[in-house]
Amino acid sequence: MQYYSLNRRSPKVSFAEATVQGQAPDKGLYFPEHVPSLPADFIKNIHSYSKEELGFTVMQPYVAGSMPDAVLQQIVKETVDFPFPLVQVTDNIFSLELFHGPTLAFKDVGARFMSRCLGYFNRNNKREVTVLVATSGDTGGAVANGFLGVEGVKVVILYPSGKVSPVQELQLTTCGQNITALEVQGSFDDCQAMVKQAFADAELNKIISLTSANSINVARWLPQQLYYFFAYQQWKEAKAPVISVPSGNFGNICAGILAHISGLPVQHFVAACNDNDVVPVYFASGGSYEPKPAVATLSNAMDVGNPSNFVRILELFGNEFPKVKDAISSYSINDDTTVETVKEVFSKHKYLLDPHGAVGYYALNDFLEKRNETPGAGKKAPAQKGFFLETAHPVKFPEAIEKVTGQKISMPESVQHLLGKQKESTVIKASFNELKNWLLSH
Ligand SMILES: N[C@@H](CCOP(=O)(O)O)C(=O)O
Repeated sequence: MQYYSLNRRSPKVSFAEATVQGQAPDKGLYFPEHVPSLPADFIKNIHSYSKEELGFTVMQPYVAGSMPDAVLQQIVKETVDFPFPLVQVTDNIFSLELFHGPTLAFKDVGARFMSRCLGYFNRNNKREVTVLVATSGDTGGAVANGFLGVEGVKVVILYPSGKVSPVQELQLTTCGQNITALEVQGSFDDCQAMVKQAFADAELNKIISLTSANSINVARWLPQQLYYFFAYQQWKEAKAPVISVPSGNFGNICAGILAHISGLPVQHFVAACNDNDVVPVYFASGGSYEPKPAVATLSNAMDVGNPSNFVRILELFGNEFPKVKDAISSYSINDDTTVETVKEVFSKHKYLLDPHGAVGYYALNDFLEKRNETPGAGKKAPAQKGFFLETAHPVKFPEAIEKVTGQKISMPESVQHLLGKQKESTVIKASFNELKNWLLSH
């Protein structure tokens, strides 16, 4: 498999080169030259696959030529060694819980997969690699955990000061060893822009080997397809599901669409956003995409004003608005509705949502109610059902959740051990020069 740059001014590269570079030299995102089709009997027999076999089958065409099958098998085995349960919440709605990994968010899959790929590709390289990553909440902790102690790799995490939850901040600032946190006086978009500028800076790249662990890196982005397949293994309903994805940087929903184009049955995608509504506005305006500054919300990991991966979604649909609109609907849900949704779902269904899951749930519920009410749906037709991605454990936002539900959340061991720790971060301005000087002096 070869990867091309979406700016189309860089040569094609292998999966290994795309992973090591992170972003193409022309500042474009790498994209697979074709979307592999899964054999028809794969979906028919999906229940007979173990998680490891399924992960290997899906990922193998994407890494072909870059590592032996046995290495990929081992990487997948170590990546998906925790559960991905699909839990019923209402008659028509299920929750795909992606928070059972070590840092309690969906990012663990991509971070673990990428850290192992990079470790393998870098095995004979004497030169240290610096992984730069921007986070609005969950990526930072997952990357810190996934890369902790990986030889020859140094991780620098940029996060917006005061805009991540206290648990998220502890996850990314207390690891020590090869992990450093830079607390940026700005927004996630500032962090992301600084990181992207670093990859394009010739002077910096002569001195330091840089790569990205955000979803702009194909090794972080592509394995996110796997949990859509894990969900389908557990899907017992008559019709293919509607899938609602809480969306910020849009890597996750883009991976789901990729899985669908490969052959995974999906009725429709719902991109569930908070007040950061660049994509809902794109749909409402008939295809005008205008990035704007992010605003802070309760679902902070989705506080993104210029989603990196939207360009990949457009590429998947040949940049044709009617095709994008047929496949995806989009919602913008504010904080008041998010809080009301957490309250209502807890009191009616005894299911505890986190703020991101609440955004996903609300959008899905609204979409399904409208779809099931349409006259064409017919009274006798089975109701359309779906699932939303519960992308983070509610315990990552204990204050907000306890205030809404009036219930104390019990802390899992993975959070308890963080609570007594002291955060270690270096505060820097939202300026590329500050980042560059810091990198050059460390
Ligand atoms: N939601 C993210 C923002 C970065 O997204 P990524 O998937 O590109 O790493 C976060 O939690 O940091």
